[in-house]
Amino acid sequence: MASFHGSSSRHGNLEITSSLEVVSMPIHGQVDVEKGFRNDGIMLTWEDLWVTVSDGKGNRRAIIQGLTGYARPGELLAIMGPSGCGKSTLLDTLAGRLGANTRQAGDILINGYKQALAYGTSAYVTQEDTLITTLTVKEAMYYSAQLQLPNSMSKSEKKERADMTIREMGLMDSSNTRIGGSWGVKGLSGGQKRRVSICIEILTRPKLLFLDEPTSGLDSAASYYVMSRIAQLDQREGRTIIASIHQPSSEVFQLFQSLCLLSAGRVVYFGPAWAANQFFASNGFPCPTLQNPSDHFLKTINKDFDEDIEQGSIGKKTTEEVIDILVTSFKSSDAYQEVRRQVSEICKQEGGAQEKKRIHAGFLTQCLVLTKRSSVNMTRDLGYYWLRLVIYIALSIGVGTIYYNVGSSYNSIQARGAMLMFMATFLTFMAIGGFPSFVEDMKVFQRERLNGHYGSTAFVIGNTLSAMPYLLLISLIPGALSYYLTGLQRGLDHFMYFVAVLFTCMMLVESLMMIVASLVPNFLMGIIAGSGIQGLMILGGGFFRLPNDLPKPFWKFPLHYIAFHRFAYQGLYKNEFEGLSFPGSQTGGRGSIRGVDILRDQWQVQMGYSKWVDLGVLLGMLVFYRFMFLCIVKVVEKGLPGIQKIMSLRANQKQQIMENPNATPIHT
Ligand SMILES: Nc1ncnc2c1ncn2[C@@H]1O[C@H](COP(=O)(O)OP(=O)(O)OP(=O)(O)O)[C@@H](O)[C@H]1O
Repeated sequence: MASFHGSSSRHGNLEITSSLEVVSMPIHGQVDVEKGFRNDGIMLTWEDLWVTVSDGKGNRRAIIQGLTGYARPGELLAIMGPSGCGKSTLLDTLAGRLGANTRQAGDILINGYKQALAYGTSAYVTQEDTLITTLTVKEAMYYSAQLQLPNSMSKSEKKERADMTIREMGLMDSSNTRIGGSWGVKGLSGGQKRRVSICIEILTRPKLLFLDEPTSGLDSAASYYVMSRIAQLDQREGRTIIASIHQPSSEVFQLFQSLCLLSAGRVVYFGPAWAANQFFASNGFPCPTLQNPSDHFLKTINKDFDEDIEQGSIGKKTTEEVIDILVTSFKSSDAYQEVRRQVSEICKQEGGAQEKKRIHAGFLTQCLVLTKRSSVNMTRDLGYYWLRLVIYIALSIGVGTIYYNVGSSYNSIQARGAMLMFMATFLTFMAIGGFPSFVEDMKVFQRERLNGHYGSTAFVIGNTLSAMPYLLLISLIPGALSYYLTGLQRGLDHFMYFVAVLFTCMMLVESLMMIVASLVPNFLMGIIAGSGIQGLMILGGGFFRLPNDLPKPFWKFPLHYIAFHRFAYQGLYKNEFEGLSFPGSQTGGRGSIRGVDILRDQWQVQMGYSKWVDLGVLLGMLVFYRFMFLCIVKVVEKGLPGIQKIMSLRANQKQQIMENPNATPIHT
C-alpha cells in the first residue's frame, strides 16, 4: 500500500513535488468525505523555474528557462507553443514527474507552500493513452471508480459517478465498446481513447488537473465539447486546470482564462487569454482579420520552418528576431509585473496546518478489484495465457509421443531424466511469451500509481492472485498429458507433486519477468534480459554439467544454489526415481540398480533431504521473487525521485555558488 508521508517547507530554494510521494496538504477548509474531495481549491505558483537535461557530453541544455506563473481555482490555464517548446516538460515539472536525466531549479508552491500533492488532489492525463484494451469503456470506468473512490461511497454511487462522467465526455454510445487496439481489434478511435483517459482521471473530481494535449486526435467539434465540459467543471467546482494544447479553434481558445505561450522554453506571453492579441498587436504583430488568434500566435513564434515575418511598418524579421522581441517585450511589460505580483500575493496567503489525508478505496477493496480486473483482462487477452496453453498442449503431446510409455529399461533412466528436465526448463521458459502483456500491465500500473489510484502492494497481490488459476490450468493439462503419455511413476501423489513443481516454476518465471518488466519496460530488451538470466540459471542448474563438475567461481557458487532449476530438477528426479529400480546394464546383466543410487552416485543429487524440501525451497523462492518485485516497484517509484531531488539540489547549489561565490548554500 502507498505510504503517505512527506514534508513541506515554505519558500525554500528547490522542491520536487511528486504525486508519488502522496503527502500532506495545508489547504484550509472542510473535507467532503462523502464525495472524496475537498471543497477548497488549489493555487499553484512557480517562480524562476529552470529545467535542464544532459546532452550526454557533460553539458546541460536548458529546456525550461526561468518561467514564472500561476494557476488559480476555477480557471483554465492553457499552455501553448510550437512542438518541442517545452509544454509537456512544464506540465511534468509542475506535477513532479520529471524524468531521471533532468534537473530542476526554482520554486513550485501549492497554496504558497512547498509540498507534494496529496492523494486525490491532482490528476494528470498524459499524452499517451495507457488503457486496458480488453475492457469496455464502462468496465474501465467502473473498475476505476471502485479503485479510486472511497469506501464511504456505495457501489451504486460509484457506478453513478462513472456513468455521469461517461456522459460528460460524450461516450454514452461507445460505453459498451471494448477499448481495443490489440490483436487487430480496432475498438475505440484515438479521440475516444483520449476521452476515456480524461474520464478516468476526472472521476475523483481532483482539485488540480493536468492535461497534456487533451484534444489531440479529436475533430474540431469534439475538441470544443471536451474542452467546454472540462471548462464547465472547473468553474462549477473550483478546479484548477492546466492544459497543454496544440492548435485550439477560436471557440476553444475563448474557453481559456489564462494563456502561457512558450517558445524554446522561454515565456513569450503569460496572462489573460483575451489580452494576448493586444500584446502581439502592440509589438507589431497584429492578428490578421478573420484569422484564428491561436494560429497567428503559433505561426509567429514557430522557428522550426524559419521564414521572414512582416512586422508593421518596420519591415521583415526572422522568426528568431521576432521571438526575441516578444520575450524581451513581455519581460518589461505590465503583464509580467502583474504575474509577479499575483505570485507573491498567493505566496503571502497563510496556509493552515499540514495534515495527512487519504480518502480512497480501502486496501482490501483495491486488492479485490485489481484481482478481478486483471482476471478479466487475462481471460480476454489471447496472448496472456490462452496462446501459451495451446503451445504447451502441443509441446506436451510432443513430449508424450517422443517418450511414449518409457517403461523401466536401463535406457529409460536417461529418458526419464531428460523428459523431466525439459518439462521443468523449456516449458517454464515459455512464460517469456507473456512478456508483451506484462509490459502493458506495468504501463497501466505506472500511470495509475503516479496518479495515486492505488498502492504497489495491492497491485502485486492482484497480479499474483489473478495469474494463479491460469498457471494452474497450464500446469495441469499439459502436465497430465506429458506425465501419463510418458508413463512416469504411478500414483496420484507423484503426479500432483509433478504438477506442483511445474506450477511453482511457472510462477517463478512469471515473477522474474515481472521484475524485468518493471526495470526494463522496453519489450525487446526485456525479452533479451529475461531469457539471458534464465539461460544462465539453466546452465548452472546441474543438468548440462553435473554439480561437482561445475566451475566453482560463479557457476557453482553462487549460481547453482540460487538457480531455481536446481531445486526443480532435484525435486522432480526424487519424485520419479525414489521407489523405482532399473536393470544394472543395457543388456540386463549386473543385477538391478535402485533409483536413489542413480540419483546420489551418478547425477550427484543432494539426497540428504526429501523432495518436499526442494518444493519448499521453490515456494520460498517464489515468495522472495514476488517480494523482490514489490521492492523494485517501490524503489523505482520512491528511490529515483529521491536521487533526482538530491542531484537537482546539488545542481542548484552549484549554480548559486557560481553566481555568487560568497553566498552560503541553502539547505532544504
Ligand atoms: N528527459 C529529456 N531528456 C532530453 N531531452 C528532453 C527530455 N524531456 C524533454 N526534452 C526535450 O525538451 C524539448 C521540449 O520537449 P517537450 O516534450 O516538453 O515539448 P512539447 O512542447 O510538449 O512538444 P510536443 O508539443 O511536440 O509534445 C524537446 O526538444 C525534447 O526533446
